[in-house]
Amino acid sequence: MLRARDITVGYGRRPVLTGVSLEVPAGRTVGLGGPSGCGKSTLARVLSLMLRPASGEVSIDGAVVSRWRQRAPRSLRTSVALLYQQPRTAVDPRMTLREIIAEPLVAAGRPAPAMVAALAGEVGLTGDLLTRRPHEVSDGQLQRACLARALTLEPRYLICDEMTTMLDASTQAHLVAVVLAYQARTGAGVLAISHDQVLLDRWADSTVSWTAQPAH
Ligand SMILES: Nc1ncnc2c1ncn2[C@@H]1O[C@H](COP(=O)(O)OP(=O)(O)OP(=O)(O)O)[C@@H](O)[C@H]1O
Repeated sequence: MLRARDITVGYGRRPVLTGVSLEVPAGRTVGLGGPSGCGKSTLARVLSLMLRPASGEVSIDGAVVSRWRQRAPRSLRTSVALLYQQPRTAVDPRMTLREIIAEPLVAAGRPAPAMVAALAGEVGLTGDLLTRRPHEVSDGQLQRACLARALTLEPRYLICDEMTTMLDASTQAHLVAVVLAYQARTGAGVLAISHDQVLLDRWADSTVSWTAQPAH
């Protein structure tokens, strides 16, 4: 279970979330909806250990998080992967798609070209695309690479923050299918964040919908 309990967090003095709790059980997909600006991405940053809350507790399979960002133990940091809406802000523009997918494995000191090739195939990237750089591919192709990258270290939880909002219906369906297949294979828990209630109804096992003031 990926669990946020009684989280209060903001940027500077003003809290964006006050006393918010959310649970993502292993093997389940929890949807999170709500209007723009209500703090969904902020919670995603807290749950992926990128943003330290002012108060409250995050735990990953029972391990309470006490350190954040680079200071968090590697095993906890890599248990939760975050996929953003804007793939272009999430990649190094100088890298090829193959290097982008392989990046976490290389950083962990265990490059695995066969795994990179398998994941690239799974997300629908052909060999010629893997040698291109971000400016030479579409947003959908780049997001496919970001999804493959997110899965390389086999996270136990995957947070998809508006993963498919900018993409056409067939790319959206393919990426959601890849996430479902990964979940079926590994038992991972998924937090699917979207404005699109129809998508969440189809994809998630259960959905939480925040209003402008998130429910506590
Ligand atoms: N880095 C930041 N510094 C200061 N304020 C921020 C920062 N990131 C987000 N905010 C503010 O925090 C609030 C919540 O933003 P957040 O991105 O979490 O909302 P959201 O529900 O994910 O919105 P959207 O659906 O548009 O992505 C907004 O008022 C936003 O302006």
